[in-house]
Amino acid sequence: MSDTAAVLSVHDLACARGERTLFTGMNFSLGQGQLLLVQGGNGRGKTSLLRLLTGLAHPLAGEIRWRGRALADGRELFHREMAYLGHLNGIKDELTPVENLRLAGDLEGMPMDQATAERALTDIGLARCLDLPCRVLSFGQRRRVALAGLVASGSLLWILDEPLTGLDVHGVAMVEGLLRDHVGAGGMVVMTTHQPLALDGLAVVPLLVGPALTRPEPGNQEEPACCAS
Ligand SMILES: Nc1ncnc2c1ncn2[C@@H]1O[C@H](COP(=O)(O)OP(=O)(O)OP(=O)(O)O)[C@@H](O)[C@H]1O
Repeated sequence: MSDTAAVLSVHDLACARGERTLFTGMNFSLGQGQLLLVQGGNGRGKTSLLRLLTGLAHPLAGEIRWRGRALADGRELFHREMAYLGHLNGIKDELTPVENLRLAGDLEGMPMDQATAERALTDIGLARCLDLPCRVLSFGQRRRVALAGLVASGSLLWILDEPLTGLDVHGVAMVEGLLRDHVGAGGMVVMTTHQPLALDGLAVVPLLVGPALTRPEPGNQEEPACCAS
């Protein structure tokens, strides 16, 4: 299924961190069944953009709209339909994977029973870790717990910051499968990754983040941000 009517749209967005303006004049829109692939070198502002889209940070200028409504005015609806996986996995060390998923469900107002949580974790390759505290899991296993939570959330929009970090080849293939299933079923994804990902067949919208948005300078786009003018 693919319905490309804009659900998420960004209008003349500008972002600053500290004293530095990372980008200005950013515009894009995303509809159901589409994946926005945010690209750019280290320090260009990809994570900063994702934080703006989640509402965790505020833009220097411009507006983000969800279903035609400014994010600032419709935060509640947006948060019900969006799930974010950042650099930190957002899981609680002292709880087991099952407890983590169930707690997240409770916090989102969508309680999850034990069997559903166990199934989600088993599907993602964690059958042998269900009852261990997350603090003893490896980095990649913790990442899988967070991914299971994302899938179980049932959110329309997934915002993923480097979701492949720490995953082995099977984990990468698994994420590719999750993206295919989600986007193929009309879901939406905004994601960054420095690792190659097989996304053929999916409606991918590329977005290059950086000063090139406002000052096209061929050859300068992939320099490290700390060296950029
Ligand atoms: N809290 C902060 N205060 C000041 N500057 C910050 C802050 N957080 C990030 N920055 C700066 O903002 C710039 C963009 O950071 P960001 O994490 O968005 O980049 P990125 O494109 O995601 O990079 P990477 O590919 O390395 O993850 C960097 O130069 C970074 O040092």
